Amino acid sequence: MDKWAELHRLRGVNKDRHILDLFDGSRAGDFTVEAEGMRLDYAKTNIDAQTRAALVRLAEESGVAEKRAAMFSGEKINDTEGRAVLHVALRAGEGAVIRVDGQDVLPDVRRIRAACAAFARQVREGVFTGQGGRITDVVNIGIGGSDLGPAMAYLALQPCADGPRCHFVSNVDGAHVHDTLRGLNPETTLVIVASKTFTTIETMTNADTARRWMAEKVANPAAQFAAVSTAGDKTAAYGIDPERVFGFEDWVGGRYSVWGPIGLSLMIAIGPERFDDFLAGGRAMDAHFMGAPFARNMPVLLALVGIWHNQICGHATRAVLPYDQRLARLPAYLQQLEMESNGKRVAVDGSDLATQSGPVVWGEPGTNGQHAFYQLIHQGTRVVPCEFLVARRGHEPDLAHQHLLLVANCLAQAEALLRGRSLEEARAIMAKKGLAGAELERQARHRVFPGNRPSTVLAYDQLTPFTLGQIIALYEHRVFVEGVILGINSFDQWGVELGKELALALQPLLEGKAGTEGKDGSTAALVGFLRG
Ligand SMILES: O=P(O)(O)OC[C@H]1O[C@H](O)[C@H](O)[C@@H](O)[C@@H]1O
Repeated sequence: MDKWAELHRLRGVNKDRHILDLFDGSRAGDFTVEAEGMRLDYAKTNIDAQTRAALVRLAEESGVAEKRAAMFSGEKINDTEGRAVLHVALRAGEGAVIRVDGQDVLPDVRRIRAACAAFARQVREGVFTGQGGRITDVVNIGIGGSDLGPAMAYLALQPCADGPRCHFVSNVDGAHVHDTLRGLNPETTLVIVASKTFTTIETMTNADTARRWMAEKVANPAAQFAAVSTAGDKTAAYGIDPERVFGFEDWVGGRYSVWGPIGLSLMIAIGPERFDDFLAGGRAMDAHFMGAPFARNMPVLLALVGIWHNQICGHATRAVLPYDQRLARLPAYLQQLEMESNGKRVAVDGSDLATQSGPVVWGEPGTNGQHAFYQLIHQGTRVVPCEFLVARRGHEPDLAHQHLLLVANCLAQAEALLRGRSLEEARAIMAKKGLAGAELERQARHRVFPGNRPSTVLAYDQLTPFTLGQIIALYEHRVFVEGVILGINSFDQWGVELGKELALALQPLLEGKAGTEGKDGSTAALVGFLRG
């Protein structure tokens, strides 16, 4: 039988009921799951015990447990590229053994982590210096997974960022590198070129620009460059001293790579000990993911809630709304993690996907979003499932009253989405304002909130390195589970290739070195307009 059939049936039967009516005495507890101090509340969704059971069955029938075991044991589950998927190895604990092609990969992981930690300490303690003295600034040049992870985490962990300042340059737009370097002193800046492949044109172009910038002031610019890559031959050809090259293996996907050497800038900023706490948070989530039964398993449940909303209810987008300003880059990070992983129309076996692919993910921190796009979330015609994140405590004890306001706003938004405001309530408000008759009716309709809109809340004590590790690993595993259920390979990204090829081919046209024959009329005309 079609594994989706029961869920579609349940959706049909329960479509019009109100989520609020599902609340009996025990729902809040029953639809909340905890893992190491982190709490996921999915009670404000239209999922009841029967639907949850059907969703759990879907995960079981899709082989989530088997695929999970295969991933953690180093099998080559990325089968369009013939690679294992082992970002979990980057945070594995002492004593763990994970084999790829019969070889334990962890000794190398530990060795490189120790090398990164030693270098990070040298930079932080002023043992490694620039040609003008102690390193004051670190510029990480990378894009996609070689940028978003460390950039997001650096902002998230500002309260413990006591090393040199970090900056992140990604865009090939010269404005990015120009505006970043403008305020920096080349004699005290360390540049980290972060690229898994060391061929990405944006990164290599920006690295060249940074090298020229440094060469203007510094006798030996290469001495202030480090590299993070899987391609040791290419980093050597680029002239970076192997002592400052930190390698990793191709079984770490770019968007899963912040746990290893790609996190070097973060490690320099917060120190290796706190970086270890970050890894420990990820490891704690791994243990939970491996051990908890599906019905109490946070990543599995988050994935199932996502499947329910997207593939079953047809809500094509999901808003990620951190009530935590330092998670401002989390939505962008998750856009890569989720959309590059699960935005695919072909199943593992090459057939067309039987359902929609993963959702469009977007968002901004609260409360800012409330004053911008929440209008659509509350009163638009489309339902946008919302994912709130919020901490019990901030890092500014003297501003606790602001944190309280933040939390109140977060809970209020989830409550407003759930409850809404009925036409009767809106009429009463208008009547109080002195309106009557047709005008009261007209004005009241604008003030109705349909409610019955689903949301989840991920709550934690405080945004620490450990918590951030938990959050990222939670989302990684969520994406994994969704991918298994959808039947796709979450670990390749062929969809980014065509644009790269065409961009290369368009360069000579823009330089006027080649004609636009063979191009469609629109592209040819735009080349004509944009040619310098
Ligand atoms: O780290 P790199 O090899 O430079 O790759 C950087 C990024 O670009 C690619 O095009 C992929 O879409 C991303 O998954 C990757 O993270």
